[in-house]
Amino acid sequence: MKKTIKVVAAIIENENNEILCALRSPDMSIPNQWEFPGGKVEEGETLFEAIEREIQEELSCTVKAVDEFDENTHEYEKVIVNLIGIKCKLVEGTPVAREHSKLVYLKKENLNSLVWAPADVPIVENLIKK
Ligand SMILES: Nc1nc2c([nH]c(=O)n2[C@H]2C[C@H](O)[C@@H](COP(=O)(O)OP(=O)(O)OP(=O)(O)O)O2)c(=O)[nH]1
Repeated sequence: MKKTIKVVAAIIENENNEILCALRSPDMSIPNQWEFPGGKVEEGETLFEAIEREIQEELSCTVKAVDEFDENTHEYEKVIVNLIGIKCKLVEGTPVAREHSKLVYLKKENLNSLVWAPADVPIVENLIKK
């Protein structure tokens, strides 16, 4: 049976109302597709603790989790991902792409111009609508 993993993803908006988008690198799973930075929730962690830890590790900056925005479950070839998008506020530092190929801030109406990881698509659609 396929494993289901719980993954948290940060929706970080800057002062120009743009959203931070991250390009998965060629050597990550789901390579060369865009996502919200984040990762797997570890045992014993809350969703908010997990996203704050992942962003520190991945982007070398500090965010505060504010609100659970939306979630979506997607069945990939090898794994089922339960993705939870969490609105976060940048409180210290500037995001640095330590693992991703690229980071960009995009206006909500332009988010559709990227090729998103399949699990993200409904969450992105929802963000564009709101
Ligand atoms: N962080 C993140 N992961 C996502 C998103 N959408 C999506 O399908 N995923 C998938 C990719 C991975 O299979 C999993 C996240 O795990 P992870 O980011 O901790 O990845 P990892 O390095 O531990 O896993 P892997 O690349 O070694 O397989 O969720 C998203 O928006 N953000």
